[in-house]
Order: sequence, then C-alpha cells, then structure tokens
Amino acid sequence: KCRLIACEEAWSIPEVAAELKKVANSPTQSADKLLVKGIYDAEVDTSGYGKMDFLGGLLDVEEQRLPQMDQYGVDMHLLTLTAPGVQMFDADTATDLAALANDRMAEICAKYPKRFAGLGSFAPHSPKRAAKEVERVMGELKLNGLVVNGHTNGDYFDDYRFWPIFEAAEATNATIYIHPRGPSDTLKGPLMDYGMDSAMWAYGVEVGTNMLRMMAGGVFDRFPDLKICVGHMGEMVPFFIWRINFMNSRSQKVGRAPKTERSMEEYFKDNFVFTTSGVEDPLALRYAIDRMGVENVIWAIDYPYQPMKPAVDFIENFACSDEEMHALCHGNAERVFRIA
Ligand SMILES: COc1cc(C(=O)O)cc(C(=O)O)c1
Ligand SMILES: [Mn+2]
Repeated sequence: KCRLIACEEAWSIPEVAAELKKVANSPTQSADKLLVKGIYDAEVDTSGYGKMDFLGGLLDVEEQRLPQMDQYGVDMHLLTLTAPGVQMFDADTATDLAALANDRMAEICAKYPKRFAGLGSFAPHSPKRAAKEVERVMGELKLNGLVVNGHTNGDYFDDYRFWPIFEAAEATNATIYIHPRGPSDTLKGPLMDYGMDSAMWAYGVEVGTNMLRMMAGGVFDRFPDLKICVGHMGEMVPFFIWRINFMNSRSQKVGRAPKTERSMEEYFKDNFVFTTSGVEDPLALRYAIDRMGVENVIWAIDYPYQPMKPAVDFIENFACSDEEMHALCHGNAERVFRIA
C-alpha cells in the first residue's frame, strides 16, 4: 500500500466565504463572479449562476473530509485556500484574510501533522506585504509552500511588480502553486459561454497563459531557483511543449520575443512540477510522465470539486512501475512540499 498524499485539496474559512458572498453581490464584472455566486451566495435563487454545493466541503475538515480520507486510504491532504483566494478583495482586506487563513491552516496541520499539510496564501496586489507573509508562512507557521490563483487584477507574473514575492519564495525555498481562477477581463472575451469560463476550458487557458508569460518573459533567468507547481496535468502545456518551444525559439531569432538564457522546454522541466488534479485520464498521465519525467508529476484529487474515491481508484489502478507509483503518490510531494 502506497502512502497517498493528495496535493491540490481545496479548503476555506467562514470569514473568506463571507467576504466572497459580498463580492457575489457587488457590481464586479470579474469572470469569477459566476463561480463565486454559485458557491457563496447559494441560498438565494442563483438561476443563471449555476448553484454548486461545494461550500460545506470547503469549510469542513473533520466531519466529512477526514472520514473519507480514512475510508479511501488517503494519508494526507495538502490544503490550499480555494480559488480565487483573497484576490478579489481590496489589498488591505486581502492581506488580513490571507494571514488569518494561514493561521487557521497552521492550526489544522499542527493538530493533524500526519494528515494535513498546507500551502499559505498572500495578497499579490500588495507585493511587499505578500513577501513578508511568504516569510511568515515558511518560517513561523512552518507550512509547506504557497498558493496563488492566476492573474491579479489582470496582471500576470512576468510583471516585475511581483518580484518581491519571488525573491521571498526563492529565499525560503518555497514552491508557489499557481492554481486557476476565471479568466482576466482582457482574456475572458469568448470564454464566458457554455460553461467555458470554468474548469472546462478558461481555467487552463488562464494558468497556461501565466506560465508562458513567465517562461517567455525571462522570469526564470532572474529567479533560476524559483519553483512553480501547477495542476490539471500541467494545464495543457506538456502536450503542447514541442510547439511552444519551436515557435518561441523562432520568435526569439526574428526578434518577436525577448532573448532568454534557456529554452521554454528547459524552463518547464527545470522550474515547474505539476499535479494530476481533475484529469483522471491514464493516457494523459502516461504521456506526461514519459514526456516530462515522473519526478515532475504529483498526484492530487482537487477535493471537493472532484470526488475523492474516483481519484484514488484512478491512481491505484494506473499501470506503472513501483518506482513511478511511489513518486506519483508521495515521493515527489515529500520533496517538493517538504512533507516528512
Ligand atoms: C475554485 O473553484 C473551482 C471549481 C471547480 C469546478 O469543478 O467547478 C474546479 C476547480 C479546480 O479545478 O481547481 C476550482
Ligand atoms: Mn483546484
């Protein structure tokens, strides 16, 4: 029996849920509003917003989550403050609520050190205070890394204003998990129909765009030791990496893209790891392992958005060697997120 550490497990606290409920009823045009209204303002008629009953599962640790982990043999959840985190709030409220959520998360991990680890949050729109929170998360709180959800007010991580956060993450050897959220106002265009604004499509486009902007924008030349984790089998990038590499190299040659010290493929292999969250497809997993190396692939459930049992069955039935199984199920997570 392999130790099972699930590494994109969503969670929240009542104070963040209450603030998101206010956002749900605010005039914001953010693409996240559909999801936020459906989850955090669910008791009112949300026709047209698609009521989705995830709130109970997000707030819960001991009533449903832990018993299900026991039932299905999941040793640990690596907890993350669920998207869009604190990023829809003003910078002061976001800074305060990130710190509160991090304190609560640290309490859970201290109470159940064999069952929960966690990624701390921060307010990217207050980069200097965010950098301080990174140091507190990795120092005093002894959490296992950081999580952030896609763009912040439409800005992506090739923007130098986020550098203090990357400096603090590099200095504390902390991996930053870039989790999806709805597409930014400039990206959302034709993505808002047919449910495409969600995890169906726009989430992958949103994170994939952020990743490519970081790689092609030279972020990993400036921060060579910065480690990023993404979910959902690498947000389509592993499948497309040959073409991304070829076309960016050509653009650099003809001056359409800035010169970088290394290639897109090298940055993706050296500076990224990714989880299987929400992609329970054995063929996609085999491709990802063979293409990117098993040391870069980490199992995850994406609870409560994905049910726990199917994700456990998926990985336990996956055809692979013992070494690969141990790497996928716990070895890589122990290394990347410093889990004992
Ligand atoms: C933050 O809300 C989420 C919703 C869903 C969904 O299944 O609708 C998926 C994810 C996710 O893929 O992480 C996140
Ligand atoms: Mn998720």
